[in-house]
Amino acid sequence: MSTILDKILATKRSEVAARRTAPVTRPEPSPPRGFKAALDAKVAAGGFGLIAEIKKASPSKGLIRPDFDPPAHARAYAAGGAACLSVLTDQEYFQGHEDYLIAARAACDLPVIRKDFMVDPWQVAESRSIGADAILIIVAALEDGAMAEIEAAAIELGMDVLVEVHDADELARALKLKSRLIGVNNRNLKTFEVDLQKTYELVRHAPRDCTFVAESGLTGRADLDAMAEHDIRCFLIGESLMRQDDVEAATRGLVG
Ligand SMILES: O=P(O)(O)OC[C@@H](O)[C@@H](O)c1c[nH]c2ccccc12
Repeated sequence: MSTILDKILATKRSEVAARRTAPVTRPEPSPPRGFKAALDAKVAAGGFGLIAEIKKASPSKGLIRPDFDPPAHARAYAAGGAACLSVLTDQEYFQGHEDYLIAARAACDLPVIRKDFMVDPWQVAESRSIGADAILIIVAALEDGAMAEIEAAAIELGMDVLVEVHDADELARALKLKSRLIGVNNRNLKTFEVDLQKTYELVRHAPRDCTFVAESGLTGRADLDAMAEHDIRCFLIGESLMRQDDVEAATRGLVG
C-alpha cells in the first residue's frame, strides 16, 4: 500500500535529482546557531523549550494561514519566548519554500530547523546554504545506513539533527545515531492520525541524556503542563500557533 509518506518521499527523490545539478549561487550563510543548546538552555532555566513552527499549509489540513508572513511570525515567536523556529520548506505538500526559511531566520536570532524530508546528504549542504541550523531525520523514511550518512553530513557542517520517531522500534533505531535530540511525532505520517499518548509511551524508553521533544497536535498550555508532569519540557507546535490572531501573546501564553 502506498502511503502519503511514500508519495512525499518519491516526489522528494525526483526533486533532489533535478536540483542537485544546478550550481548553488547563494551567499555564505552566517554560522550555525545552536539549536539543541537553545532548547537545553530554556529547560535549564526552568522553562519550556518551544520550537515554534512556520507552517502555511499541510496535506491533512490544507491552507492553515492565508495571510502568511514568515518574518512577522518569526519576530512574534521570538518576542513571545520561543527557543527555536521550525520552517517548512517542502513546496508540493506543505506550500513551503526555502525563501521562507531565509526570511524567518534573518528576522530574529533564533536557531532554525529546516522542516523537510531528507532523503540524500546533498540536501543537508543545501539546507546549510539557506541558513538552516538543524535538519530533521524522519526514521520512518530512511534505512539505518542512509540516516547515518545524512547525520554525518549535518555534523560535518556544525548542524544539529532532530531525529523523529513514532514507535519503540523507530526509537531504538534513532538511538543508534549520535544525535541526542529526539522528537516523538504524535501524528502518524502514514495515516495522519494524532495521538498524544505516543509521547507518554515513548518517553519511558528514552535515555535520560536525551533532549526529548513532543511534536504535533499540541493545542494549548494545558497539553504542555500535562506533559511536564512526565518531565517532558520541549515541544514542537505549528498549526495551533499559526491560527492565532496575536501570535506573540499566544506564544507567551504557552511558555511564559
Ligand atoms: O501543526 P502541529 O500539529 O502543531 O505539528 C507541528 C509539527 O510537529 C509537524 O508539522 C511535523 C512534525 N513532523 C513533521 C514531518 C514533516 C512535516 C511536518 C511535520
